[in-house]
Order: sequence, then C-alpha cells, then structure tokens
Amino acid sequence: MKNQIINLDQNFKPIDGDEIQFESFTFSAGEPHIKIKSDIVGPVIITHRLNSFNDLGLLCIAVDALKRMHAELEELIIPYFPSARQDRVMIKGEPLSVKVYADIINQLGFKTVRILDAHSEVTPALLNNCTAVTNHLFIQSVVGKIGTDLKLISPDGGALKKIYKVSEFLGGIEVVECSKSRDVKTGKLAGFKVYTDDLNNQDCLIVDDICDGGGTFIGLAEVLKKKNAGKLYLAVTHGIFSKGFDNLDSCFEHIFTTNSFKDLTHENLTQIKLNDRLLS
Ligand SMILES: O=P(O)(O)OC[C@H]1O[C@@H](O)[C@H](O)[C@@H]1O
Repeated sequence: MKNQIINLDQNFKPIDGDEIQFESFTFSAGEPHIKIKSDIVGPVIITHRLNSFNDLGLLCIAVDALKRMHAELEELIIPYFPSARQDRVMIKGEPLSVKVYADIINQLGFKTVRILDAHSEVTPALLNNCTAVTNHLFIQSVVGKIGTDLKLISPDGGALKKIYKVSEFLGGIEVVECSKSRDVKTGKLAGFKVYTDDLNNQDCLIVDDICDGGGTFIGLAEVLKKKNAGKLYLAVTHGIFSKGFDNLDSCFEHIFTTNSFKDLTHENLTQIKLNDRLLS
C-alpha cells in the first residue's frame, strides 16, 4: 500500500507523496492542537523539523491523533536531531539531553526513524531502528557548484571519520585534519591545530554537521588563512546561524547549508533544499 505523508512543519516538505491534510494551532496558553482532516488509508510517514520541546509537543499529539485513527506509523523523518551535541555528561550534574529526546521518540512507536548527518554515533545508537543518512549527497551538490580543486577541511576529531568517507565518495579529494580544543568548564573555544605546514593558496572547503554561533568556523578560518589558504568555503548540513552572518561573511567566499533546521535567505549563503534524494 502507498505511504501517506504528513509534513508536520507546514513550511518543510522534504519528500513527495500523498499528503495528509491537517489543521494545527496553539491555544492562548501555549498548548498545541491538531486535527487530522484526511482519511488514513496507508502507512504514515511524518516529516518534521524538531528543533525544540514545542515541536516535540506537536509531534506527540499528532501521533496520538493518528493512533486513534489506527494509523500504521511507518517512519519519522527528523533531519536535525535536537540536543545531539549533548551526547555525553561532561560534568556531574549535567543531563544526557539527547537521550531524553530519543527515549520520547522511541515511545511513539514508529517502525523506523530517519535522521540526517548525525552529530555522533550516540544518537543513532539511542534510537530504535534508526536510519542515519550521511551528508555525502549534500556535499556532492556543494562541490558540484564550486568544483573539486580544493582541500576538504575537518574542523575537529569528531568530524574526521565522516570527512574521510565524504572524500572517498567524491573520488578522493585531499583531507586536511584539524583539532579543536574547548575549555571543559565554560565550553569556550580554546584554539585550533591545523595538521599541515602550508596550504599553498589552495582553496578549502570546511565540512561539518552544524553551524550554530559560528565561532568554530571563524576561529578555524583565521588559522587556515595564516597557513596560506586560498578561498575558504563552508558547508554545514544543519544551519542554525544563531549569531547571524556578519562575522562569517568576512571569512568565507560562500556558505552552503540545507533547510533541515530553518529556512534562510542571505546573499552569501546557498540553502540546498532537502528532498527525497538528499534524504536517501
Ligand atoms: O561554533 P558553533 O557554530 O557555535 O558550533 C558548531 C560546532 O560545534 C560542534 O559541536 C559542531 O559539530 C560544530 O563543530
């Protein structure tokens, strides 16, 4: 039987199919409400941008409504997994936030959960039957626009394994390894090491999963410039850009992201819209 799709974040339609119609609104006290308007005739796929506990609330009540209509919950597609960076307890007294989200999502009872460019191996391990889609097709789209005559830059050890896989997928673009240190107590960036003597004016593409405030990439760009990098490009799957673009713009020739977190327009940014292909 053909799947039916419910795009819970109505501005975000990453895959095609027969859409389930619904109405949603928030009561004045802030409580979400939903009404499913279509008949349920096939297995259901939900796509949702799950950036906060409010988004999670809407998902939970939507699933309740669907279960009351005897829906078969085939798949949940949430490209950006919330709190994925809080995947370990660094200091006594901190929560393991990613597990809080994962436990709730596991309870919903989907056959599979699909996420994009997982921050680490922790999130897929916590989710039942998780498909973790890589960033390979996204980065392939990026190099399709800027060419392959460049070096791929991995900002830190966490991104290293992934970037070698991207490089292999793209036919062996050279990787430059870097490491990043943070103050464990404050979380503030302490510095970068770039493991090459000279970049010889070669263009560089920094590849990472998330750009939040951008401090990582601004700091790394400074170090790469000191090593004689040519043009600098940035590709991050999940574009939060919580501190805007002013400081990033002066560091990068161009920035690339997807719309997994939010819709963005900015003159120095290309947002590649997620679709069936990028999520497979
Ligand atoms: O420096 P900002 O943009 O705030 O944070 C993004 C970085 O923080 C990491 O966990 C991400 O993987 C990325 O390397």
